[in-house]
Amino acid sequence: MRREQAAHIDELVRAAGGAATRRDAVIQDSWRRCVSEHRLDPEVLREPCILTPSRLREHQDAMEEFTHTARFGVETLYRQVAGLGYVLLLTDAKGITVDFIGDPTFDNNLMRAGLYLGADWNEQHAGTCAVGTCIHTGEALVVHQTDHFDATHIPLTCTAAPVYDPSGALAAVLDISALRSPEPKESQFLALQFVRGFANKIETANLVNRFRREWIIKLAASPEFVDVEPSYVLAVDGSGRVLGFNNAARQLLLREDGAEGQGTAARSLVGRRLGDFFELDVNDLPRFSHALPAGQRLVRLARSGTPLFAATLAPPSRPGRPVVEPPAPALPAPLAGLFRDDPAMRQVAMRAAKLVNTQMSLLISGETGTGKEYLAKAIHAASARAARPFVPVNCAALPESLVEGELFGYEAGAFTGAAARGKKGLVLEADGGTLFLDEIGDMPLPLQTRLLRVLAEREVTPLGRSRPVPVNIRVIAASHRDLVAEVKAGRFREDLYFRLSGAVLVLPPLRERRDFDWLVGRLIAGRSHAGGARVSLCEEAMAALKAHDWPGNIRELANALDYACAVAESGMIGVEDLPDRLQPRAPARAGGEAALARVWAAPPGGALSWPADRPCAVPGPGGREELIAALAAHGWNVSAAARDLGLDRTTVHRRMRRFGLVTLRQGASQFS
Ligand SMILES: Nc1ncnc2c1ncn2[C@@H]1O[C@H](COP(=O)(O)OP(=O)(O)OP(=O)(O)O)[C@@H](O)[C@H]1O
Repeated sequence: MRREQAAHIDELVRAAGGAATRRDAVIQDSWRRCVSEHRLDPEVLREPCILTPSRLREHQDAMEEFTHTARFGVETLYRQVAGLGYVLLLTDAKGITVDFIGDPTFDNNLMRAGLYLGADWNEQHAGTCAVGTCIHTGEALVVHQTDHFDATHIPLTCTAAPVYDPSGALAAVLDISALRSPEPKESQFLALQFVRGFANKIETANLVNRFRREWIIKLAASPEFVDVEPSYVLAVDGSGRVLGFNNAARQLLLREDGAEGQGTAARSLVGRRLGDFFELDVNDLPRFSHALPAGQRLVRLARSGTPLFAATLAPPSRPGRPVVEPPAPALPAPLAGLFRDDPAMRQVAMRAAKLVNTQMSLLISGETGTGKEYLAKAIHAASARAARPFVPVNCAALPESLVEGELFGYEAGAFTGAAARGKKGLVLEADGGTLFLDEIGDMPLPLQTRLLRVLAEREVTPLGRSRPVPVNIRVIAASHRDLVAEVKAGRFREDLYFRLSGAVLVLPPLRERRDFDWLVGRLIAGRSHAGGARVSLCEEAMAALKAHDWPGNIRELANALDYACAVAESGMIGVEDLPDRLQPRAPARAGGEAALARVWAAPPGGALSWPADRPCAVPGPGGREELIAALAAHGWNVSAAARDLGLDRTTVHRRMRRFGLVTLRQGASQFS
């Protein structure tokens, strides 16, 4: 144990014994709580407590809408303090870090110090600390170096401010922390003002977002500031009842109500009449629009008569009347065009619609061919970035040696073989638009680190260039792999996973979609048969499509329809026009299939075998089930099966080896 830690523990033990200290009262109170209520032993040095990814996700999901609203404020604050060595944490009301921005170069040190996603900063575990003590007191504060209770935390300086929800309950804590800082605590007082200011802004953004269909009243003591930086903000319904407020407005209303300092009384403010607090009626509100000079928008508090200046935002429809909530917000056309009556797709589209214009990175998961890139394009098309580029990058297809230059660009002559004029790189190509990182799970680890830095700092340093270039991109990543499993296996950086998965959209497999008929109709409408005429599908063919499992999902369906349109002799696709693997099996074959099914369950003497525990490494057409079906349908003739699957023979042989499938002539012959 270091000398400073021993001296710190000494001070804690003396304070616990009742000795006077020169600490601020809030710190002394917290030390007392740590010993007498949380039963923390000052002599024990604790490791930071970091939640598992699945528990963290539960906390993040519960905060999703809030984090989304807060994100701009969080990023702006980080940009202002990053150069001074601070990292930024947003925790929920329990002290769990649900959002984090820091310099990934110092990841290990930050993680060791608990300045990391998923870290639990509740005072009960972590002792006196900015987040935990802020949760306890409900006030902004600085916990500087040896103010911390636990001796492991004494190098840190942490400044936190509470963010309240519109009903006055604690919603989150905003914190900036640094691993090193000057010794005087006063060095952090400006940081305190900063964090407090951004916490207020986030609180107001959350209030206005939550009640955007109601009256919003902004108030300030000065007419010059009421439109730009109001101190008090409240939401009121069309009948003049208070719906919510920011924390400053809550304090103001409590003072007017004579209930100041009674924390729980805040809840009883909701539902009270505007006239209880102000010399104001709901019918007066349209008068306070900013069309009138601010100096003429005077409002008095009802009890004290204190003058304030007001600015009101009317609800979107008929000002002054009670607002009827519309049934559900209309989806932007590109998202509405993805589905018809499928509940899972509706949920994905509704969620995506809320996120189109945020900075939050999105992760789209789903089996191969379910339309991940198609969805990413729809999100881009529905966003304010639609006029800027959508740049898709297939991380699995880029050769490892080229990927860095392709993604981040390089200067002329940066390395042997570099293009004479240098290269901009795909990240910068996407500036102002959307970068779509497909198969992100296949990105090599060193590149994951570079990508993480681009996402955290929103700037790129092309190879051979010393200065970073700022970049404004929306990142959407996709993977058909289970990224959480990849993280656990150490193949994918956990912090990158968290940064990419601001929101996760999961696409349903085609076999589960309830709008299958519509999708077939839509795909057919975009195709014509060989003679150029429009095509349709007979009932039997539709039944055959429905009977199929579609491991390759929409891509496989689109390919099957391409084939059918090409071979159909008239404008009507019959069942015989479908690829062989979709043909309903003839009765004689059905017996063969039953026999095959029995063999699958218990391979006879090695005629056919594939270990049940061997994962299907290649999904989609040509995946294990599909391969077996095609081989069986062609009497285990590899060339015919390959033709049917649209693969070459070598690929089929390779996949058979991979799945442990062996054909022996005599084994295959029993199914022909
Ligand atoms: N809603 C849709 N309507 C029409 N076509 C679609 C739809 N969704 C996907 N498709 C088509 O299905 C095919 C596969 O889509 P996409 O490439 O987006 O899938 P993916 O999930 O990204 O595939 P992979 O996992 O292999 O990268 C494409 O040809 C696309 O045009």
